[in-house]
Amino acid sequence: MAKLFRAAIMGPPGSGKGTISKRIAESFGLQYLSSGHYLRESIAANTEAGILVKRYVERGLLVPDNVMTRLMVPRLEQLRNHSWLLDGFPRTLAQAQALNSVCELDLVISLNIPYETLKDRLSDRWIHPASGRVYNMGFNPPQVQGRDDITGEPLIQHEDDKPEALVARLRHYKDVAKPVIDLYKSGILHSFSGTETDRIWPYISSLLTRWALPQRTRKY
Ligand SMILES: Nc1nc2c(ncn2[C@@H]2O[C@H](COP(=O)(O)OP(=O)(O)O)[C@@H](O)[C@H]2O)c(=O)[nH]1
Ligand SMILES: Nc1ncnc2c1ncn2[C@@H]1O[C@H](COP(=O)(O)OP(=O)(O)O)[C@@H](O)[C@H]1O
Repeated sequence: MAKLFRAAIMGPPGSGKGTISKRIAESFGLQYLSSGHYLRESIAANTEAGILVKRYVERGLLVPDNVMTRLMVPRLEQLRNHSWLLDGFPRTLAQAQALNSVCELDLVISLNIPYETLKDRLSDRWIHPASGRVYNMGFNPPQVQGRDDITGEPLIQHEDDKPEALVARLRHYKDVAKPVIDLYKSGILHSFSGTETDRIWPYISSLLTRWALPQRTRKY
């Protein structure tokens, strides 16, 4: 069996984590695990955990670490024999420590994107709430304006993607992420800076190729 590869991607809201993760998953065949996806799934299932989680997500607050860890760790344990990429977890130091106790990451990708770029992207971000599919009116517009490509359902904009909410959101991201970045700094952390995903992508792609991950497609 090929050597397993475990990576996580970090960056402020709008930095392109979802966009780049999709490219990594498609190009290198890694299983993509997004915290947002599992949270939406648990909310939709209306379980006890889902009802609890909903109260936080609706207000744009971080879900408590113990709830988040209980949601993510069993999934990672099920994927013991797979290579994967985590998006949105770990987000806090406590989550990183919980993750460390179940597996060792090979690589952490950190995205540094200027504030003005984040603001522009998020004000143009449209989401299909049920699936989490993300569009951008300039960068990757839907086929029909305001409608999801797959279901045709209406797209929405998040209240907290509006510029007024962004300063506080970014400050909060930095406070919470700093100790996580510091934890990974001494070895597995690779940071990428820029204003365009298409210009950052070749560096990420060549990093993963150097890791001897077989490339499935050169679509991007
Ligand atoms: N204009 C532009 N938009 C981008 C670029 N990369 C990603 N986006 C869009 O920016 C928004 C935020 O990206 P997303 O992947 O959702 O970021 P995340 O919050 O870190 O997961 C989405 O609407 C993307 O379609 C880029 O290079 N240029
Ligand atoms: N690792 C996590 N820890 C705590 N809460 C989380 C985590 N990941 C996601 N969430 C919650 O889910 C919401 C949506 O997450 P996500 O889809 O990653 O969007 P964003 O990165 O734009 O905030 C967050 O606002 C937060 O409430």
